[in-house]
Amino acid sequence: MSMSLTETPATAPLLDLRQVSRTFGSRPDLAARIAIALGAAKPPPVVHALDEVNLTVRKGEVLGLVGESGCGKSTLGRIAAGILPPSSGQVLWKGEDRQRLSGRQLRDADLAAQMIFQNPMAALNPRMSIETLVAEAPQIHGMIQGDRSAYVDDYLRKAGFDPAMKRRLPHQFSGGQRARVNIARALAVQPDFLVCDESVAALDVSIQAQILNLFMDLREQLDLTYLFVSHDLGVVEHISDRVAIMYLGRVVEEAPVAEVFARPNHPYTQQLLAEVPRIRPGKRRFAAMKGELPSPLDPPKGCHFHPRCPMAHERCRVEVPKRREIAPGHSSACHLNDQQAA
Ligand SMILES: Nc1ncnc2c1ncn2[C@@H]1O[C@H](COP(=O)(O)OP(=O)(O)OP(=O)(O)O)[C@@H](O)[C@H]1O
Repeated sequence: MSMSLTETPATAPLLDLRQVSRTFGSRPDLAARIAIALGAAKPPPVVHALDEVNLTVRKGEVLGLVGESGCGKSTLGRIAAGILPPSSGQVLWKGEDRQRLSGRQLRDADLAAQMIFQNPMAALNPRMSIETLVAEAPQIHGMIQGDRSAYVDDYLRKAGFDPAMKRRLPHQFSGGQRARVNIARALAVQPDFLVCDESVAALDVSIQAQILNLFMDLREQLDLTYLFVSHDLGVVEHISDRVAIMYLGRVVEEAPVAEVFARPNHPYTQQLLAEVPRIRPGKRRFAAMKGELPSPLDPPKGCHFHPRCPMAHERCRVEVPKRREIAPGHSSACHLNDQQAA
């Protein structure tokens, strides 16, 4: 089913994130800034959602992104889709720095990367017909040359939605059908890259499988590349070529999917994948991790994972481990790898 990277060794990066950080915090007004400068007030808290992330998405691949809630997956997804700017670092789209793009180039890059969210109802205007919803963006951007109705039908069919029902409103459909409309809407602007943020999480398991299969069929048909954000390891294992594991704003490990499940290297990944009672046969769930995820308002120094790591030593408390290759295509950010290498 999925094309392995070994079959496409020369695939060029579609998207390259270099040292990308993103913080969130309220910007104090002038009076507050003066008070802070004079030491009369404390600076407002800043959330470090992403911390110097390096990540490459290659053309044609499905890159799965996993990690506990709040580790920065959605923030990374939104930056990858171009709908949120980084606070620092570079986002290279097809080799070009997004910040340097303007006019038509920026518009093309924006259209080429589309995001598919978890809740299609929130993304679909309840007063618009399915036809209007799918036609809206391509019409604005002058992408419909001929018959609008035929254009819409084509994309609805690609998403497995019966065009005969296109005059109805979103609430007249089930969650699965609405997910298909949402997908048709994204496809209608002819993207190269889909960022799926928990796109199947809200659906029943049988519908989830249908939508995942649809994503994979579309990948073949339309030559799509995916960044697939999910908290469900079963879904990620099923759909991805490579997996990136995030912990508290950092990518701590990255490897081809089979490699990461067979030989997890980072202690965080190992704990995440640890054997747990299976709720459904064949379904992998996150292991219940010891300790709480520290606050991104005040992340631990050194390796962010050290307070929860059974193997932590002094160096982990002070020095940020660099992610480096430990096997072909497999990188991990753990000081223990240096000790083993030595
Ligand atoms: N617009 C925002 N303003 C302030 N803080 C934000 C904003 N967006 C995200 N955050 C914070 O950034 C951190 C990372 O959030 P993000 O949604 O990227 O994580 P996540 O891994 O996708 O979590 P989840 O799986 O729960 O969606 C969190 O602490 C979150 O509260």
